[in-house]
Amino acid sequence: MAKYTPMIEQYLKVKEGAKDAFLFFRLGDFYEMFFEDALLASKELEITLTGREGGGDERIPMCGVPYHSAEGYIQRLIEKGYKVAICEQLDDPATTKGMVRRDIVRVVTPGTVMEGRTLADKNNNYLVCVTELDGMAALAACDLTTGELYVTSSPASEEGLRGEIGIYEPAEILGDGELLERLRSDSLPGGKPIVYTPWEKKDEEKARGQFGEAVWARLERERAQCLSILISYLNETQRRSLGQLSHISSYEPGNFMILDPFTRRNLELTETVRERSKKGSLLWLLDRTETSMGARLLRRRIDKPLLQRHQIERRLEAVEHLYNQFILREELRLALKEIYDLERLTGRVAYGSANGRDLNALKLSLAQIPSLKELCLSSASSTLRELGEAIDECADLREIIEKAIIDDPPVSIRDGGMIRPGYHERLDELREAGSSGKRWIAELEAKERQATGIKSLKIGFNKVFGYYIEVTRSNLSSLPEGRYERKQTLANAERFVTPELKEKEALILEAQDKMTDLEYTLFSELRDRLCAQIPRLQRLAENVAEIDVYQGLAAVSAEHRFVKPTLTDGYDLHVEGGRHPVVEAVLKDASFIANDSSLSKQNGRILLITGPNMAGKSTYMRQVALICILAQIGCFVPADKAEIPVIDRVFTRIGAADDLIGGQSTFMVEMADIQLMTEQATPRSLIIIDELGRGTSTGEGMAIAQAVIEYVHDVIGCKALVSTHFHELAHMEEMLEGLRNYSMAVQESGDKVQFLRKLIPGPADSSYGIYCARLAGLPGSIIDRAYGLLQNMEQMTSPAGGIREGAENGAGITTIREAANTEASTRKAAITEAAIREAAAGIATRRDAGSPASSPSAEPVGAGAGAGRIVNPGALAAEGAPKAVNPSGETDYQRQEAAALEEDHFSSSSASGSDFGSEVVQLSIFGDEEPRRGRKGAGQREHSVADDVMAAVGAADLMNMTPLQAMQLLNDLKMKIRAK
Ligand SMILES: Nc1ncnc2c1ncn2[C@@H]1O[C@H](COP(=O)(O)OP(=O)(O)OP(=O)(O)O)[C@@H](O)[C@H]1O
Repeated sequence: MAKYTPMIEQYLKVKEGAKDAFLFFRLGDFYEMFFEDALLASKELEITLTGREGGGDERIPMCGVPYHSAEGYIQRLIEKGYKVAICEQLDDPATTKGMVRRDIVRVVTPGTVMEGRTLADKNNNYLVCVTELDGMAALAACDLTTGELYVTSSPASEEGLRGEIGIYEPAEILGDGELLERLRSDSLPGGKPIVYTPWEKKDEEKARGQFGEAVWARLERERAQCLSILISYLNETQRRSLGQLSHISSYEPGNFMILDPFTRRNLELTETVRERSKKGSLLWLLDRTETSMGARLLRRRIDKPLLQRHQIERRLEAVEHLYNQFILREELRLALKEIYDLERLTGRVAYGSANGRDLNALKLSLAQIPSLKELCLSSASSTLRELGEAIDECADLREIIEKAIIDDPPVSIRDGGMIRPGYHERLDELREAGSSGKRWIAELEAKERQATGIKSLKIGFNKVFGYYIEVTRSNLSSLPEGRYERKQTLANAERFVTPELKEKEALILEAQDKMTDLEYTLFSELRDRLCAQIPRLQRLAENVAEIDVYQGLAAVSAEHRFVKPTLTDGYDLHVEGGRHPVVEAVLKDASFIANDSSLSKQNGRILLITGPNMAGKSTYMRQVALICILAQIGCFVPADKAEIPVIDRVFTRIGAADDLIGGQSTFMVEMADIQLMTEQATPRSLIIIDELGRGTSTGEGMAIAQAVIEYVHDVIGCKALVSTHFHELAHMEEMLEGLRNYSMAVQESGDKVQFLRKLIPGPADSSYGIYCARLAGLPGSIIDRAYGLLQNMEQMTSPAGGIREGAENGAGITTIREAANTEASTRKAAITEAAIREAAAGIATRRDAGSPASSPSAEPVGAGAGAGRIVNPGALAAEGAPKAVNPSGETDYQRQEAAALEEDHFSSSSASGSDFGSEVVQLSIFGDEEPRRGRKGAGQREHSVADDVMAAVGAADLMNMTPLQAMQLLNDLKMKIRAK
């Protein structure tokens, strides 16, 4: 066993207490890391790895960062999901004999950072703790930077816990290792990396002390336990007062509309599905707040719409008033604009990291409060008046800051220069002594110049040598002998001191030291006084945030012509002229088509929506959900008129490709979602399912779709919007009295198709999938081939009526399975086979896409051909390059879609074209990326590979293939071609 030096022994002992963190071990002006920490840190931070002798057999790996720039390095490690334990010297090395004591003063973790880039102004940084106790799951979420602390509990359910965690989007989760493992195994949607910290230690005594006996006694057992664990972790990592955590917000999950993580994502409430950016989300549209705490509150409200009508109406009352009062709204906005982030400032005061500038920001913010209060008090809104009355101006706190701190203090609080003259008598005396000393020095300089006759003689100061008299080399001879003691030699000058200068210097420096010490003490005292008032400041911040949210929602509502919804306790939902708020805002030319929605016991509570790809089905269904959510957060809604019953939960099942990231198949994710829905939906819920059953074979998909719709109708009894490509399901209207068929209107004129985006009663009869594929820019030869195949297949298959008959007879899956030869699968198969052949053949021979001779089976099917429904615009328009769309021949719709798809101008799924559209775009990209080299020789081989693949796949499977599966197949094909 190696015997290390005492210093390394000390390091190892301290490191024992921070095994899962980098240990920043303070040695003089550096934080050093040793052993494995050094090896990893040098890589992660790209700093030089060195080594030192430490008494062991080998040199010890070492690397370090200067202490004054450590913050940036710590941030970088935190951003990468690491923790950093900071070990300081506890004794002053200058006065300590032997080795100084060292210990960890703080552990920085992703959930407990107080400074730095990871803290976006408008976002919270939550640390969440989860527990399970006697069948109850509890969750506590805390943001140390703002002092928010929430706690809740409910009967244990992983789904519920996951949903609640999703709302906070925590940076770090604490809890029992086994529980964390269970939560971790299914990835949460949300993109942000989460650090899981197994932690089971409780510190009930500390927690009790933190919140007070009275509050503690009222907490449910499982919530108290959860908080004890959280507080124990915070104490262990922060090792200082947690003054900002003064108030516990304990809530029941049942008080809010439940939105599971997938639903929040699908509806793009706070970020878009594809880019995970705020831009393009509902939050992005609604956020007109002026303060950071207002922005954070808005986000919390979007994540937790209310269920109590009176609370919703209280919010709507304020929004309505401000909606109508433009001038009041502007005045509030101007006052709010000047208010800094009160919550984070308060957090820094509590944490002890606030400097003079922070206190001034607090002072300037407080200066706005009287006018804000007055505006609220004098308004006609009862909600605003209530808020105005609740506002504590904290004028006393503003005054004490004003008296103590100068207007432009330095960043550091250690170097003095921040306390106002007149604030403290002793400080004024010391300052006087300091400045009279400096005057004396100035006089001495004049005196010495006169005495020596050296005009260039000057008195200067530096930190190492203190005050000195400087004489240039050429003048040295004029300096009298004796009194001048040489101190430093420079290239061109000599520096001297005299006994009287030394004496004065001691006095000046002493005064200076005393002054900075006293300023620091006075500043700390002031900070402590403010610290004692933190709950007042936090309440004020809450009030300000709420006012800010109301003015913001009123501003958006007015600008986008939203109307006040009528909330009811009934069942029926009626919306006239409803719009999707984000898609509408993004369409610059005000071309959004409004649609009504009526979901009622009388006239149908399930809408089965069919219609072509790109027709606007998803947009419409999302819009209904968003209108309900907007109403229940207390915002006006994008409609001409809206009557909304309070919805307890929105379930959505939308989209496919993204879920693959979670490691599960699309179909499995869909089924898991549906399972959750069947288990938890109530008659007051709203269910939205986009393309139900699309991830499996057509027959089975359709069977599942029908069974699920029947279950929603017969057992759950809630309102639902279901879109499907299985037009055959339309027959259900005759079986289920609460179901109505609707479709998205399409106008065919000659060879063109125009999507009218209008919801009309009755089922649709075509999907125009190949037409959309052409719009997306798939090579013309694929399109022609697809139309040809489709025509052949349609001639081979019987009309859909036969299937309808089978299902109506109750023949079940066996009969429905026969429906595999339906229009939907026929279309997919046509596109798939054509794409496969094109992928292989195109590489080699890449024919002119528009040439009719290029493919014998690519004969276009004109309007009215086949069943009379399929239009092949390619036959007339697609000449030349595969992606070219004849501009002069385009309809408005075509131009718009083609532009949207080609530019991919907006990443949000609700705004960038349909799901099917994006899949087809991927196919077209695949076609483009193939190499053009050596076409001919390779062509022979590729053709045969394509044939092999086609043979292996078989016609039956091709029927059932989704575009995604087709993509995979194409990729396999590509690999094989490369391998050959
Ligand atoms: N009411 C509307 N008014 C104007 N444009 C709309 C409207 N609804 C949808 N759109 C536009 O149409 C595009 C496609 O809409 P959406 O994704 O809802 O179609 P879809 O029928 O669900 O298609 P798919 O079945 O292929 O997924 C949207 O991105 C949007 O730009």
